[in-house]
Amino acid sequence: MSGDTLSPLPTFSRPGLSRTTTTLTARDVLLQARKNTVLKSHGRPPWYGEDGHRISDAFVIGIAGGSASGKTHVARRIVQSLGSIPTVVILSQDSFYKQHTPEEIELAFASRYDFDHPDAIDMPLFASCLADLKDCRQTNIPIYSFTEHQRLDETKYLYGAAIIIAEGIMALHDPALRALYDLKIFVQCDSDLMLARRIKRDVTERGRSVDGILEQYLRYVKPSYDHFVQPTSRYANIIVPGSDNAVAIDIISTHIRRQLDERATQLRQRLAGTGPRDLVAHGSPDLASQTLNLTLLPQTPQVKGILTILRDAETCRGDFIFFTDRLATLLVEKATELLPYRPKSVVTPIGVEAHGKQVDVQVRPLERGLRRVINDIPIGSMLIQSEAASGEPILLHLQLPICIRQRHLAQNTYVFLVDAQISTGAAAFMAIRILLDHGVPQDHIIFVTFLVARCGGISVLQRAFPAVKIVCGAVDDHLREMWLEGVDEGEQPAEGRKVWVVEPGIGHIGDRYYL
Ligand SMILES: Nc1ncnc2c1ncn2[C@@H]1O[C@H](COP(=O)(O)OP(=O)(O)O)[C@@H](O)[C@H]1O
Ligand SMILES: Nc1ccn([C@@H]2O[C@H](COP(=O)(O)O)[C@@H](O)[C@H]2O)c(=O)n1
Repeated sequence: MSGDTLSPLPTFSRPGLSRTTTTLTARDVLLQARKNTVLKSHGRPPWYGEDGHRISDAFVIGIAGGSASGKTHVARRIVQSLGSIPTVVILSQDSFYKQHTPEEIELAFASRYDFDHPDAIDMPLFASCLADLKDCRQTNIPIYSFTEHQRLDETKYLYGAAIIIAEGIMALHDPALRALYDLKIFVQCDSDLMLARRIKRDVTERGRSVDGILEQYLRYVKPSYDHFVQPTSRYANIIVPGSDNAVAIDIISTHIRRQLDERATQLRQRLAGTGPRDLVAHGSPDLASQTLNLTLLPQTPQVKGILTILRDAETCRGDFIFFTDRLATLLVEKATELLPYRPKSVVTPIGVEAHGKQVDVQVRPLERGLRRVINDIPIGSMLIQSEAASGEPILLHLQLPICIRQRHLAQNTYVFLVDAQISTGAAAFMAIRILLDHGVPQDHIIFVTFLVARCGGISVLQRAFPAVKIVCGAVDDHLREMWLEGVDEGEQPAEGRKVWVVEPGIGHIGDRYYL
């Protein structure tokens, strides 16, 4: 296998721009990330503590009210007014209409099917998808078509929301759903206004006729509202008017913001401060001997030679790329040694049986470059950056292979998680947590990285996730806290922030490789 064909491991080593990803190819992604050094993020801050366990659920809001009362409108306005606060998902009860039979669909087209009875909705599925999201697990929700009156074959993958807004006429009806909400809202709207809005909307957006709308309304919608929907307003914490509701939305957003502030973890600060104390306590300078699952690439003269070239600030870009690729190949090869192998016998061209080994896994690595070492493997990417104000790692982008998204993981599925370096360990921590949230077992995760900081968050990382294996090219002694000058989107100097860099380190590997 030739070293120069392998792409580098993820390479954003820019202080405070910790990036765990697998795509890494696009120079413009890097440029964009540089531009956004001061990040005003909509991403997800940590939802777990130093022990790796979840410490905060997503904040869940339930919004009920009559059809066309303005539930979606209220939900969207809340999202807007939260501004730069983390990811918010709006989950509509409509997604959970049950599968209809052809006869039911025929009735629906004749406005003779009751979509307004609680039994029309798959409440257990609604509650279980919401519970997964609240517990920070991934979920796949059905997609519903109002024009076809049917649930479609595709589903929508959702993961990583810090705030979830569940809205629907029956959102407060089911006790299992109500138990999941942190805040319950009922949108109270005049019936005439709701009917007028519904006619307008259903004609323009749902392809309905006025006659059909009125028939359905009188037969099902209005009676259901009186019987099932309106009575659930008694469960609400807040009643929001169906129009002129800007003040109510403002009050709700302030409440949510305060709740999120109380849940902030300060994880990076704590990880950066834990390493040195731990190492003193262990009393050994040898990180690999302290951490059961850390494999340091044998420091052969060849490896030392490559590292020296990479550390040298004078190394030209061409050499940097060439030797980064070589080191990446060696690391991936080393990592594949950690996979289970089983005996395999083959017959040679001269008819003799030879006994050997065969890798006994499905490998699901997260790095494009790995494909050149192990072909035919699905690849995903994660973008985890430090938030400007807090320095906290923020999940900004997640693109996982379908087998992970859908939790279709065979027992022998392994995931290679790759990043340029582990300094405070905060980004690595989040990346591992994400895989665990998708059901990947700890001992099936192999983290491959060029560089680990001895005094960084590595020991916390290993304590939280002891079965995760780490393969690295070098262990550096120090983690230096330094002040990074910010640059905002208009390239103007902006407020700076503290970051941690590995010393002696390799510098900003991404910049040196791509720019
Ligand atoms: N506060 C409001 N002011 C003006 N129009 C509104 C307001 N709330 C909702 N609408 C309009 O009413 C219609 C139905 O609102 P929507 O939020 O979709 O209702 P629901 O989700 O309760 O069925 C939409 O066309 C929307 O633009
Ligand atoms: N195939 C369907 C399914 C549902 N409806 C109506 O939608 C209403 C709920 O959605 P809102 O956005 O208005 O809350 C409900 O009243 C059903 O009558 C439909 O018309 N066709």
